Amino acid sequence: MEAVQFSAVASRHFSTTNRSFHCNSRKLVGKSTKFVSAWTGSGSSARLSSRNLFTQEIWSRLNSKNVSLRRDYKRSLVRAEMFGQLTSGLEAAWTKLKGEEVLTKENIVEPMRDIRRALLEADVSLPVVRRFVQAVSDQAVGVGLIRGVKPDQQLVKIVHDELVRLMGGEVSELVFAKSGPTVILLAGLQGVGKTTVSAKLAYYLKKQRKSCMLVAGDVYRPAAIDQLVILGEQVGVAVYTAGTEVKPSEIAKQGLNEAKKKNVDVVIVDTAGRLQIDKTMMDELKDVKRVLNPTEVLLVVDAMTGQEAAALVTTFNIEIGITGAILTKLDGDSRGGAALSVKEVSGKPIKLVGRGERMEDLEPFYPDRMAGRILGMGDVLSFVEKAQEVMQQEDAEELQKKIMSSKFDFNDFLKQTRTVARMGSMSRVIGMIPGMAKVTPAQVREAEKSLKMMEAMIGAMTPEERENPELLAESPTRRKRIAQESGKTEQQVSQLVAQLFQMRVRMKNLMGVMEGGSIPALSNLEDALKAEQKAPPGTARRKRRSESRRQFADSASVRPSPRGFGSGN
Ligand SMILES: Nc1nc2c(ncn2[C@@H]2O[C@H](COP(=O)(O)OP(=O)(O)OP(=O)(O)O)[C@@H](O)[C@H]2O)c(=O)[nH]1
Repeated sequence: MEAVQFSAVASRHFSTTNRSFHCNSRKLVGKSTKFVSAWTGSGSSARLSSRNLFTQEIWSRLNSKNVSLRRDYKRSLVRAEMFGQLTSGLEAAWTKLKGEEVLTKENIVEPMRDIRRALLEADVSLPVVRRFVQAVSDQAVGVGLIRGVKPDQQLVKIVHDELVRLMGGEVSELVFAKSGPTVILLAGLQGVGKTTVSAKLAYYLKKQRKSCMLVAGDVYRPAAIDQLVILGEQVGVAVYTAGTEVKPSEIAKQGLNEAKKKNVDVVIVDTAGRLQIDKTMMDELKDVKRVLNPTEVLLVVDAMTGQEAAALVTTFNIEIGITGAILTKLDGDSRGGAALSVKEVSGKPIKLVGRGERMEDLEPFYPDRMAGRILGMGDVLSFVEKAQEVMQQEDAEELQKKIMSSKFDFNDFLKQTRTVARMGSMSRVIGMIPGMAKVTPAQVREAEKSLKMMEAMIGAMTPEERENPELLAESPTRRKRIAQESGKTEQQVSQLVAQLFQMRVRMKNLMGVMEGGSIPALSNLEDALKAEQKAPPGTARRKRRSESRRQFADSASVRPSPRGFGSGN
């Protein structure tokens, strides 16, 4: 664990920060291994003071190095502290799980409270926090034990994956026009960093070998035009200006024509900001947008405004129609509320982030890297991932045995539906449930609801009942109890039990469909189902079908009668 602690500390100082510094400092880090092992060997629990010691050690080594390295290091420290408040808030959650053997409904209560508190303090909006905490709790309780992985490490991984999902999952790339210049319109409130971002963006695109032109459309702050001209010179990009007497939409039109004449790849249009969202500003922006027909409309928001930034993105999207956001001043934000809320609240992705005043301080927004930064536990995450892979392989083999011996039970049912759900596509889960065909988005939502319902019913079963679904098939009393405890009807419980038995037979058939009878991953089940459906008559499928009938007959004693589960017992 010391190694993990060290890595968490070190990653905050190095790997999660400025890459150039990371490269420059690699040698130094190597040299300081002795110091590090001395620290890890000491087993010191005073984490903070160790961290300071570590900082001092590196700093003193840097003193003898060149100035630019020191400057990079200083900058990296500023970045390292980004989201520091959130990181330490979440750390409290992990520590509550020390000494636990497995994640349970009971022992996650306290950590979840810490996570909730940390997110609220990070200025994430309440509905987002609620959904996040619910999603993490659901997964934490259902995750099961992974050999060698401690519950706190497991929770770190679950929170990480949920953070990535919250921030949009994938990186959202800038879109470029298929023909003619790509037009990027920047909008935002006053002082958020639009003018700076315009030049930064031109610099960023120039590095991607795109020719750019900046258009100075902020006619209300005269200094904005001069500022853009100076920044344009700095990054070596032409700036189109028409003074402050021309309407912004006219400037935009002229600028675009100029760019077309010069065959420029990307036109970036800076616009005026206001202290508040007002109608005039919105109308003016709408005019500019109409004239430009932009490829991207990006709202520049200040990360330090927290959840307010997310609300702004929503408002601008409704009013103007935007394609995404650029989050500036992330270097000064120790909370993270904006980064965490924008996508979830507005539905619009953060495409780029500004992390400083220099022209090179603009980069794409990578949700996974951001989540990694927030948690600062890169090695724990990759360790859990590896352990999960091994477990999945073992699980698949175990499941294969169970299916072949018709022992597939409610624990497997729950595990597999949750696993596949985590893989992202509910339609896959639905594809696996016999009797449910391919679905529309509305049906997917409906199915998500029914998955929750299944979870409630399985949650009300005793461990014995989960392992022996026959107990439920044979006993209406047990089914009645489950219905009462889960708040569902007896018929729903009966249907669930029936589904499991149908699934047993169907999965066993699938094993036959798959050449060699192996199931490397359940995600392939959907394809296998299709293959099974497509198999022409008169092939092996027919033989299997008769086998399937036999299997049904075998389980006839536990099969549901048409009126639900046996009226007998
Ligand atoms: N630390 C930090 N400062 C930034 C960042 N982006 C912009 N700034 C600073 O924020 C201040 C305002 O930036 P501007 O680009 O003038 O903002 P603006 O939105 O164009 O302002 P208006 O034209 O008044 O609407 C400047 O001092 C910038 O250097 C960033 O990512 N990090």
